[in-house]
Amino acid sequence: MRKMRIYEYAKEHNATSKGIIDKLKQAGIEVSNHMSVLDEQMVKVLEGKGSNGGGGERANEPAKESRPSMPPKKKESSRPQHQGGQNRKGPKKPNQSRSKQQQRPQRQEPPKAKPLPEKITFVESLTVGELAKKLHREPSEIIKKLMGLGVMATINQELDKDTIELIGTDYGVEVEEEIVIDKTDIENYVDEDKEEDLKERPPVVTIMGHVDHGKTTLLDSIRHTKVTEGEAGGITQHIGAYQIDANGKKITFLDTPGHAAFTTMRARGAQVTDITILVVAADDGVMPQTKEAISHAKAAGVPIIVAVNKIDKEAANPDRVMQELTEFELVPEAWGGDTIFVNVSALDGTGIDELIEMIQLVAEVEELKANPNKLASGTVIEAELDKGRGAVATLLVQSGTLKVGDPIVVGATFGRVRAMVNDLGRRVKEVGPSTPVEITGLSDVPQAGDQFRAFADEKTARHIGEARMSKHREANLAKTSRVSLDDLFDQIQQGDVKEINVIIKADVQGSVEAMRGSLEKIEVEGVKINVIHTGVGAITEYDVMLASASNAIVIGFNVRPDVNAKRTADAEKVDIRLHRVIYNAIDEIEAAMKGLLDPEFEEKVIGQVEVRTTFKVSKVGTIAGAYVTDGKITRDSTVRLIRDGIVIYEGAINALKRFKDDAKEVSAGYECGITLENYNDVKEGDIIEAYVMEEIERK
Ligand SMILES: Nc1nc2c(ncn2[C@@H]2O[C@H](COP(=O)(O)OP(=O)(O)OP(=O)(O)O)[C@@H](O)[C@H]2O)c(=O)[nH]1
Repeated sequence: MRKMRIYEYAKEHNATSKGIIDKLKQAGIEVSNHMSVLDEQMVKVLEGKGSNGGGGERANEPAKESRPSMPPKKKESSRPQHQGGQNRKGPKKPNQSRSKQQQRPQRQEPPKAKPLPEKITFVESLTVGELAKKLHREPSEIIKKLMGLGVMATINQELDKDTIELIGTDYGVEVEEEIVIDKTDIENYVDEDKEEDLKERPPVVTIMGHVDHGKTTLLDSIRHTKVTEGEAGGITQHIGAYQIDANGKKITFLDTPGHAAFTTMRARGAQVTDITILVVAADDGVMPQTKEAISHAKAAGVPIIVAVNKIDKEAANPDRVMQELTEFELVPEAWGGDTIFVNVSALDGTGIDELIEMIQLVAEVEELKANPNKLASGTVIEAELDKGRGAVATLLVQSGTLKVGDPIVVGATFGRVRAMVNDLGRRVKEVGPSTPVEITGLSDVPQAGDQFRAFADEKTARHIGEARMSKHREANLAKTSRVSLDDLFDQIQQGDVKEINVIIKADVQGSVEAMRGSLEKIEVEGVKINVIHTGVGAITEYDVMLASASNAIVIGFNVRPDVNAKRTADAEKVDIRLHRVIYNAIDEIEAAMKGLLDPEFEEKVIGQVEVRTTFKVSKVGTIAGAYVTDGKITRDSTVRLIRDGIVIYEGAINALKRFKDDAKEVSAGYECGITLENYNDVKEGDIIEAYVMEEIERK
């Protein structure tokens, strides 16, 4: 636009300078005098495109014509640029009489919104406000679009990738997610190994199969036959994995049987298994979980060895198993396929040696290698919080060597390896690739499937660990507040609410704040209140829709829902709580929160047992020959081993027997045989106290 002063404009438009100045003033634009230069915004206002103007000078325009108004802020910011040497007067109050000058009728054009960008980029997510800015659109427009998609969002709510893309597509704008190199990603610290640094490593084997087909028995059988000579009789620990020594080579077994372990790991991006043993009972054949196991192993691209188990049984029919498995492309070599089948009896040990040989054969073909001469990295197999030792994690070292004292980052936690215990319960100083080891010294409990990595110095480990921790926390928070099409549906569907979303409407802002303050203070363990929206005035349909979409309760304080809101609330089954006393509102929510809490448990001692004698049985461990002196002991009770008044061990029962048979429970006055899980050091005279955890009724 060519620079034009007010008097020039006036002349050109057959008007007086004063008329023009007045007109601008009415639109909230202050100019000093007729020498002021008009900018684009001002010209728009004068042409009736940029202001609601009002006043008599528009009387000649069609009344129904409505022009979008510029927000007052913009008018403020579009003050004229004064010329040097001109008087710089402060803004005057618009007290002059209005100009009665008529504008000539002009062609009205709708205001042009800023053109859309061709492409927008984002990192991880954007709030509605940020997205609006990037698209050069008003946030309200974006909110409306989201509503059309069934998403209720406020300006500050974060949108996930899918939603951002959806909105982008709607505007015909290309959307690209920027991937930022993540300094907290420990994968980025893993360097490539040179071929000559790679050494052979033991295979890591997972056993999968249908319920009761003998996974646990097979794991035990392999372990007992092949635990290194001399180690037998030692206290074996359950650490989630163990190693055997066979033909001078090691094999690592993950002894958390079942698919859960396998899938949890895979879901978390961890690939730990090199070989899968598919156990199929010869007397039962292919069952649903057999098929599942095959799918899991195939999806992970892990070779399968089939162990046809229970061949000692009369009803055993290994040929049928082979036949059935051909359907899943598991064809034995004898039939022209390439799948290894081994007939075994986990119970009497038949075929176990051959199975082990086959595992070693497959491992050889796979050429499993790792570099032992570097800082360790790998995966968490199991982790828990131990009362005495703090966070305890079983790690599978997959590369490098882990040493006591190593600074380490594990999942979203970190620490220094304080002590390491192997699967035989022995303390070790360092472990190499494919070795499972239980460590202590972490600041928090990681999750199975988490990756770990040792660092040369503690500062780096701490730095990365802390960054990962806060990232993890943020991710958890974002999970609860992020609006996404999927989440929304889930939220509405799922009943297990661990936080209560609340919308507060009140008569005055003061009450809103008071309510919010009190509600956010309520502390009931594990459940928090999340105030997602507040406002002054009646409860509207929007409030109800928002509540419905976010699974929220609407609290009205001295306000009522309007007709539409009431109707919608009925239809959407949204809970609206109306109160006149703040205290009552708080009380009600607190009660609801208590009802929402997970049940609380307390310990109930159910019986006492006296150990009268002990037997050591090689494959079983120490059996306590005991007598129930009080109450009863049940198979699923938890027990406490007390010696001279001191609790020596607390844990689960491995087996409870009456004579040779498994017993569900044994009552006072009867004898029984007991073995404890992971504990063999039972002595004559020990007292075993049995207890169960019972849910407490809340008032
Ligand atoms: N006769 C015979 N019985 C076996 C054999 N292997 C396992 N069993 C029995 O089969 C039953 C189930 O064995 P488990 O090892 O518990 O089976 P699992 O697959 O681990 O079962 P889940 O852990 O429940 O999935 C037990 O009673 C075992 O004693 C075998 O080779 N021969």
